[in-house]
Amino acid sequence: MASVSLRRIMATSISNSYCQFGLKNRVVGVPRVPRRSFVVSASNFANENREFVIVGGGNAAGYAARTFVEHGMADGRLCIVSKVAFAPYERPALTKGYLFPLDKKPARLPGFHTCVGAGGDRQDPEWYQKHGIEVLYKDPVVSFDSNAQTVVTSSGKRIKYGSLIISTGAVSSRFPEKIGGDLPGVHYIRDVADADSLISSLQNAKKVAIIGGGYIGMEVAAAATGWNLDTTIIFPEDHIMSRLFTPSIAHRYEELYQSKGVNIMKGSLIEKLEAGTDGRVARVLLKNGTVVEADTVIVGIGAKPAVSPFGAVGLNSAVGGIQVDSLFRTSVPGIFAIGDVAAFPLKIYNRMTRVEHVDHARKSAQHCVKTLLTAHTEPYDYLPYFYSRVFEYEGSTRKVWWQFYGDNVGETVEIGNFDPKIATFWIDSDSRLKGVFLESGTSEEFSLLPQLARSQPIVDKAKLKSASTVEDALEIASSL
Ligand SMILES: Cc1cc2nc3c(=O)[nH]c(=O)nc-3n(C[C@H](O)[C@H](O)[C@H](O)COP(=O)(O)OP(=O)(O)OC[C@H]3O[C@@H](n4cnc5c(N)ncnc54)[C@H](O)[C@@H]3O)c2cc1C
Ligand SMILES: NC(=O)c1ccc[n+]([C@@H]2O[C@H](COP(=O)([O-])OP(=O)(O)OC[C@H]3O[C@@H](n4cnc5c(N)ncnc54)[C@H](O)[C@@H]3O)[C@@H](O)[C@H]2O)c1
Ligand SMILES: O=C1O[C@H]([C@@H](O)CO)C(O)=C1O
Repeated sequence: MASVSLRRIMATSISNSYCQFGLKNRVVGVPRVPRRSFVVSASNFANENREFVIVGGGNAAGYAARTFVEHGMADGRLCIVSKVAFAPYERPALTKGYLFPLDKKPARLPGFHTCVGAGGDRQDPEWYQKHGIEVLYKDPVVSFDSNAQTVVTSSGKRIKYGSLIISTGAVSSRFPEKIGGDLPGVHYIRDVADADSLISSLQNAKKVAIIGGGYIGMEVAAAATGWNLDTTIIFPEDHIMSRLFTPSIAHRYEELYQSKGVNIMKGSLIEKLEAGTDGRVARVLLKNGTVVEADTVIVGIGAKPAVSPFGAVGLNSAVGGIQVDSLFRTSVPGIFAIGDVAAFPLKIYNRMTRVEHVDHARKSAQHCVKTLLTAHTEPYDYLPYFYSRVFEYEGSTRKVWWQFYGDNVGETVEIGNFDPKIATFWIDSDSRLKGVFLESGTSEEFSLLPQLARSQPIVDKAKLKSASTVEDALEIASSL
């Protein structure tokens, strides 16, 4: 008897609250919830209704929330289901300002909540409250039913959504336990808890080994020099940052790292991480028999899209992640995916891709929410943009910052001697400029890069090569 009347209450509440907006990209006839959502408290029938649910409270979620607010559609309608204890923050800070030595004013929350990285408001937990956005902290989604339009959280909350945005990001790739991947003193770095754990190791560290020569490897190795630690970076390729840098660019950075005291071990594969008598990691054994002593190991060997428990909405087998169209719609109406987890059409180069960088996390979130809330149907037309900054800590003798826009395909022309500038242009077989990299540019020079990579001018290689300075080269490329 009790459950029948509850069912009736639910049905009435839902039909009275159907969305009135009739917007293009939303599921029609989904429950709209009054400002403070109701809860039907019978244990086996405890759906809570939310009009919009974002799963994952990371970088993209922060920008999505801001876009909901900008459209006046957050208050009482939006719920963010987050695995972590913090409001969304700018993840790039974790391997930059967060790792400054403790006496050099390291970045800490609430300093870098989104959207400060793109010049927006600092959205601390009070910001979400003020805008009527519910954030469920430390309560990850553990299961999902697309027919019933529900997600269930680890605490047992069953939330029925109108529209669902999956922004679960990625997780660090790990070494298996059997080769020592979980030993105390072995660190992966994806979130604040990881960074705090690393800092507690760095405080007592003497010898640090960093495995992986990509973004994390380069940024953490630079940070370790700020802590004056004996630092070795180990990677399998024949140069650092091999997925983007040319051998020549890499050579300049490798020399800089070596000048700061970093040992570089290239072409090296890991056999195992071994513990000392205290059970903490003590050494890294390489497949070629070399032993690297280390009391702290940081592993940066890539990331994997966090698709679970949403695999059923459709994955992309080539690039991984959840497949979406140019409006971030998955194959299931009313379900969207953004940020690192989304496999989307990269219109400019006519291919599917996933991008694990913050600029895309921000832009995909904004584009998706705008599409969801308005009649906007312009396809996402993303221009890949990657950057890094290292040796930024106070007292560093050489701060380094680079940006890259476009596609690193074709032949390259390099101008400059890294003293401090260098520019590299990627030019395809039709003489089109496809990608451009700049180290130590001014903000005006950096602002030319997206224009060049977007417009893909036909380049006179001989003329470009004749440029005597980076400034000249950028001027020549921009005048084409
Ligand atoms: C250390 C580090 C430094 C970086 N630095 C740069 C940089 O300098 N420049 C750059 O361009 N990019 C950088 N990146 C990449 C950039 O941070 C990511 O591209 C960006 O964070 C992606 O945003 P996202 O929201 O898709 O994922 P995330 O920011 O990872 O957020 C996803 C969130 O979802 C949560 N989650 C996962 N599963 C669930 C679930 N089932 N239920 C609830 N919550 C869940 C996760 O815990 C996480 O909080 C860096 C990444 C890392 C790890
Ligand atoms: N500035 C930035 O954009 C920035 C900074 C930090 C992190 N991130 C993001 O964080 C994520 C993780 O970064 P990352 O540096 O770990 O990934 P990455 O892909 O940049 O680099 C991975 C490195 O690990 C090496 N590697 C892979 N498998 C290995 C193995 N089994 N043993 C030894 N080495 C191996 C690769 O060869 C490469 O050198 C990525 O999504 C990245 O985009 C970005
Ligand atoms: O995009 C970024 O955001 C953070 C920081 O600017 C936030 O304060 C950071 O270090 C970036 O590279």
